[in-house]
Amino acid sequence: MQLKVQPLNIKVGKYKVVLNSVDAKELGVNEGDRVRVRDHDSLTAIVDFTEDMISPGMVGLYHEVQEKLQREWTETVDISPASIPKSAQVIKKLMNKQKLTQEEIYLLVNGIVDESLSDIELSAFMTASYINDMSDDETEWLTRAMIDTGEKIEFDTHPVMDKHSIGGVPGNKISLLVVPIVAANGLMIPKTSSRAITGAGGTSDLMEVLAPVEFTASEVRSMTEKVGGVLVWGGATNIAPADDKLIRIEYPLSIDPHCQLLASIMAKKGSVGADQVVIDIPTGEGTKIKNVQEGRKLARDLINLGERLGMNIECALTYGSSPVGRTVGPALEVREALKVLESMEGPNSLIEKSTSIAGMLLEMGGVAIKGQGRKVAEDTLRNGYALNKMKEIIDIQGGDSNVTSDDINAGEYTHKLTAPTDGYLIEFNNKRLIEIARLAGAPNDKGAGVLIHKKRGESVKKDQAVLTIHSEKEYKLKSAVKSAQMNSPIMIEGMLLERVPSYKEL
Ligand SMILES: O=P(O)(O)OC[C@H]1O[C@H](OP(=O)(O)O)[C@H](O)[C@@H]1O
Ligand SMILES: Nc1ccnc(=O)[nH]1
Repeated sequence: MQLKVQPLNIKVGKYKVVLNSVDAKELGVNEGDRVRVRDHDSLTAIVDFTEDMISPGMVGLYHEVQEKLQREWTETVDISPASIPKSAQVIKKLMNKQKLTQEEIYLLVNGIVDESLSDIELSAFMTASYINDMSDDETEWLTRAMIDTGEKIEFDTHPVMDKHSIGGVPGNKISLLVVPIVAANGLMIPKTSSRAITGAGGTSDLMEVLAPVEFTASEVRSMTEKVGGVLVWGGATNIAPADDKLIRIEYPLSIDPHCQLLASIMAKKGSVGADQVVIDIPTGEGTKIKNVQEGRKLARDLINLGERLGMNIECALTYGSSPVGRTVGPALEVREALKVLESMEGPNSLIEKSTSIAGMLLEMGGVAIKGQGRKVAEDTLRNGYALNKMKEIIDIQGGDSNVTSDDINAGEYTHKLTAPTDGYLIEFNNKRLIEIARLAGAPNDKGAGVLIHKKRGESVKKDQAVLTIHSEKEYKLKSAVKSAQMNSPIMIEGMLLERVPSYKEL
């Protein structure tokens, strides 16, 4: 069917076209089906429907389609129904609990990278992975396919160190300390991170407060060779490009299926040619890993996958039931991390965790003797070498290296949550804290987040502030406060947990 083109100059991140429902009916396609769009060139696009935005006889071409076809809008294009791609059929297989072959997994990952799968199909892939985990072989193929469909960095010198957290604990800003500590000791650490997945600020969201985080793979390589370390967003590079497209689906579902987590982390590490990697596994109530047994199992899976890919992995099971440090949300977390770099002033949980993990890397990289890594890491913080290295990293990434913790401003709209009674703080619900920070605007509004005055086990007096919510926008603060009041993240010892009414009252 020949249809007149109406350009829609909107980027939707996919090949998509809009049809009037009359033409769609005539073509026999429904919303989410695919059509072949033929001009001088041709491509397969996903169909959106409309009753009134596009008139009968016309087809709306979103930016990506126009760009691929490189056409002028006065012309017509030929539209015909197309079958679903093989990659979508692979997702069906996974949904049906059937094992996938290596070839099928490569087909699927290619489909993710070239944008031929719809968000509905990607979300089915994510849900199927959540319910039916992949085998070790399938997970290895998924990881390899994610590495092979992107650019790889090969450094001339080794070892290449790396660090990653599986996430899940609020306030986990430790990469901002670990990377400069490791680099200040002469090791290379090209750290790529994702943005927030289940949290209120991933390392890339945090680093972006200080400097740009979007670089090409060759820039990552040359910056690392110059200063020893970087803190960049994996999604901006062409390193494992499938990863960020999947994280985009995970974020609204707030899930991180086991096989996806393994592949997402290990593909990023494999693509930068890491030799020695420490993976932080926050463990405990309200995290991705409920208990130590589960944590050990995940650690074995990560170590095993690392071995298959030629990387030496060590894992650190870390305490995750309570936030790391006293801040959640980009600007607040950066301020806290910079303060530790500047003066070693800051919460124990943050300093201990950062120096322990940096220490493991220093030992694995051969610059600290066994058992001394943590001490060397602490010295690197104390003598200011880590701060200087962080300034070099900020500078090479194009930020202002004169920045100090006092320059970092949290959102100006604030609300204090106070203790309803005297007692000890016994409950800090990680998930509720993240939800409140997200409602306040984190991670996109850098100043949004939660400042924690009192942590688990600390005593509080009635009406004393326990948390301060920060937001950049008044209306976002309001919705965060409303949510916190309806379902408080705070529980004080002795408080009534819940009143369950009798049938008479229902
Ligand atoms: O949002 P949730 O799921 O908590 O965690 C995601 C964060 O965990 C990892 O941290 P790092 O890059 O190793 O510091 C990721 O890269 C990302 O920054
Ligand atoms: N799934 C993931 C968890 C944590 N970090 C990642 O990069 N990916």
